[in-house]
Amino acid sequence: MIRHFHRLYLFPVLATKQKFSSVPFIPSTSIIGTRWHSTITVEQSVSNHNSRLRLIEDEYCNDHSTPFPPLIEQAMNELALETIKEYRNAHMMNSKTATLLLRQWISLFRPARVLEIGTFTGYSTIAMASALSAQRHHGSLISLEKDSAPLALAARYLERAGLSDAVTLMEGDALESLLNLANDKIQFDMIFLDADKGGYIKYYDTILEKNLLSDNGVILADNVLYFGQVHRVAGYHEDQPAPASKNINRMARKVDAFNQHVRQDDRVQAVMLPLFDGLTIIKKK
Ligand SMILES: C[S@@+](CC[C@H](N)C(=O)[O-])C[C@H]1O[C@@H](n2cnc3c(N)ncnc32)[C@H](O)[C@@H]1O
Repeated sequence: MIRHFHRLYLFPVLATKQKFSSVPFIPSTSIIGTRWHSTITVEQSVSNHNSRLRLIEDEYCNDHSTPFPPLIEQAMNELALETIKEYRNAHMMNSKTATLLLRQWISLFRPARVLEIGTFTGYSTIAMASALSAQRHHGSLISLEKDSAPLALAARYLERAGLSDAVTLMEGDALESLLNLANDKIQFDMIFLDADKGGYIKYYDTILEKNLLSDNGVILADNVLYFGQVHRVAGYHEDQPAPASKNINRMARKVDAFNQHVRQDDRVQAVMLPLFDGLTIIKKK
């Protein structure tokens, strides 16, 4: 039987380079002094953005954290600009502070194998790949994404940042990719879960049931407070509740179901933190 599921973007991405060599280079000077960050898109799309996502605090945290090396910083800034220009849902990009946390995590715990579920245009992929490449024994990163267009953008910027060797981009449905990785008996020391929120439970269960997480490995699940609406749909009282759209509430209920699922799971120990849009750190017991 012919199984055609993923196209593997194995690096170096020669084909991608040829295909996208005509994309104009955005000079870094165009971003100096400008708040280009993906949170701009969040500001535009969520009425209660500021109090919920604490954008100003996030900016302050970012300004008081060690930046990425200049080449990486420049690539990430330019990627963010291009993503905002090309994608209406550019707010899906991680916050800069959260990517700095991913880097810090890799520097501290030195995972050999990292998996990202949800590449989008590769903002957090570049951050993690740069940290993996900085280790003496370079770790590797596999990133899963169903859409080819943002994946091609990610490939181009990874190459520009000199990080292509550290990353394998897999195009296809994440669940299918997970099952294939499990068939290949691959285990990960760190899994960054950042794809469709409605799929979190099935990805999480597949990771645990198919033994994709190493014994001391960690799952970092992003957006677990989804625009500050998850505790609201879960019925937690607030003095000044901020209304959100039907769609955000619907997603928030799915995220709440995932959060409850993890909380009730005896196999793991978890802590949820209000970092930007919420992050749960999960390890096996
Ligand atoms: C929140 S974005 C990822 C953001 C990215 N980590 C970053 O920091 O820029 C979620 C991504 O998951 C992808 N996605 C959604 N459903 C998927 C699926 N079933 N399989 C693979 N990828 C999926 C979306 O296309 C989207 O690009």
